[in-house]
Amino acid sequence: MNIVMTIAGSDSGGGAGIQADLKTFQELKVFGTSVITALTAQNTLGVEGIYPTTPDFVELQMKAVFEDFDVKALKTGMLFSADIIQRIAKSLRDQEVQIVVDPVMIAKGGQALLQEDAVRAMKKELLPIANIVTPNIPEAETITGMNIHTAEEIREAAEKILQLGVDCVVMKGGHLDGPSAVDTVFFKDGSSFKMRSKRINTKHTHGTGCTFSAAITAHLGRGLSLKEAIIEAKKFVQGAIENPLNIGHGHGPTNHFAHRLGYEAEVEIIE
Ligand SMILES: Nc1ncnc2c1ncn2[C@@H]1O[C@H](COP(=O)(O)OP(=O)(O)O)[C@@H](O)[C@H]1O
Ligand SMILES: Cc1ncc(COP(=O)(O)O)c(N)n1
Repeated sequence: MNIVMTIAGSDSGGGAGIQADLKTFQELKVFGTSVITALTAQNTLGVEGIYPTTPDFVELQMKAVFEDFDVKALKTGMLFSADIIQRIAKSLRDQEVQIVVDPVMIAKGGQALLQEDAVRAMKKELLPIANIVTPNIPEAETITGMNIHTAEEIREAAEKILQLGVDCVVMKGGHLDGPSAVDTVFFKDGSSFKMRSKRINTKHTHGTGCTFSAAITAHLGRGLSLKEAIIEAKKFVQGAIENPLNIGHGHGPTNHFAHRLGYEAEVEIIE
């Protein structure tokens, strides 16, 4: 059994964070372990409160899992503070594990899930040891200090992020306009490719980023290459968005069961 880990915040509403990650891991047939950085009181309408864990307790959770399990790949999501990020980076120093960083900053309802001074720690401590980072456009703007609107600006921002030491940047296009949802993937060797899928006109996109990065992690844990894992993850999240559950009164969760029911989403790869 391939074992993976999520280091993230809990979403009591079940659509994002640790809960979305573990559901994705289960659907993709890997064994999921979890390290919780913060509890959120949250539903599809927004975040009502945040109760962070201490850096010591984050470290202890990681130690407990690493002592007992051979974790092949892990993802990080909501990390909340610079102190927690520093402790995670320290705990990962001696581990042989593939690392996916989803640089979660702001919930869809507008609440901050990462303190402002933590972005520096993410750039300095975490991205240099990561294999893949998956920013949406606003996150890429915060990391690089750029305004990003055009394809050329997406490429420039990705190059800046690659310079921080990560092997691969997935610039997610969920926040752009147009009939397609296009994510562009850049590698440190200079190669890149685009993944294009139909943009679904829906408000039910709570947890799309969490689900996407968890699916990449699951596929890395199963032994796929970075590129294959990213493409398979895009198909998984597309299927989960195309088959909404229509639950909750706000931005509802995506549907992880679509994959179990054999739904095959279409994703075009443009080299
Ligand atoms: N309305 C949509 N239709 C199809 N794909 C989408 C839609 N919104 C987001 N995606 C896809 O979901 C994934 C997560 O992207 P995004 O929503 O930008 O992340 P985040 O949740 O971090 O803001 C990406 O692969 C993106 O292209
Ligand atoms: C605990 C937690 N983690 C992450 C997100 C971001 O969700 P999204 O994937 O929709 O950007 C969230 N709302 N809550």
